[in-house]
Amino acid sequence: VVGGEVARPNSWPWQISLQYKSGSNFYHTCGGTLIRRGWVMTAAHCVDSSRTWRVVLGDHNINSQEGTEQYMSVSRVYIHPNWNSNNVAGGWDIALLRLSTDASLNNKVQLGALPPSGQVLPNNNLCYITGWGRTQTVRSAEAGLPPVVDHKTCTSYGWWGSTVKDSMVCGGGGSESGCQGDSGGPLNCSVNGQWVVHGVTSFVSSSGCNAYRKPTVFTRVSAYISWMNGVSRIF
Ligand SMILES: CC(C)[C@H](NC(=O)C(F)(F)F)C(=O)N[C@@H](C)C(=O)Nc1ccc(C(F)(F)F)cc1
Repeated sequence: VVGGEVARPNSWPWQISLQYKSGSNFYHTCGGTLIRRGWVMTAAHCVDSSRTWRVVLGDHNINSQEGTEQYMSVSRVYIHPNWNSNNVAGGWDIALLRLSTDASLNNKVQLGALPPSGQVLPNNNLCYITGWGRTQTVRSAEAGLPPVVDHKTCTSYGWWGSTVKDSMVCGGGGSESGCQGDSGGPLNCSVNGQWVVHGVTSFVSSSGCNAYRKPTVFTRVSAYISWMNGVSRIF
């Protein structure tokens, strides 16, 4: 996250770190959201390569053992069937990960709430992007306050234009933005006093994370509720 600040530890207890194995170590590559004890929602672009994955729950500093972490292996990856890895602008940038065992919920590991199918938030709705992605230099659990940028603005000339589809949400612009490594993580929006995960961090401008009039683009979760129900048959 660019322009954010270090989050109070585990204040976003559904935020997970998706890590891939290389040699004998695991490396953070994306964020994600714990949405059921056995299910994580992330971006398709995070998992469209065949690697050995693990999901870390209850983390704050991903470079140290704090004793609050749960390390979960992934038994199956469900990438949206329409996802095209050559065309992030096409949308469908969403995937579900089935965990091999159910997470234990506690005050540092909680489920993220999903929106009702089809819900679109108003312009400037209060939202936070969270993740361990780049902050231009160091990496830490960050939260930035990118207000929702409404579709009419986000798809206008000089902004993202037709690159942004109806199945996407724009947030930020100016100082706050997601950045590489935040992919797949949640856009946490305050709706009637509850945090609801309305977005999955998908893309930023290739000319920089907080590029002018190129707010961070998220997969709109409310457009994929029925797909997620179909995959897991438990939502
Ligand atoms: C999509 C991921 C590879 C990567 N995502 C992120 O960094 C994320 F954290 F914002 F999710 C990204 O946006 N990387 C930049 C460097 C990028 O490639 N952006 C990009 C934006 C739009 C398009 C377009 F419009 F052509 F589809 C292509 C690439």
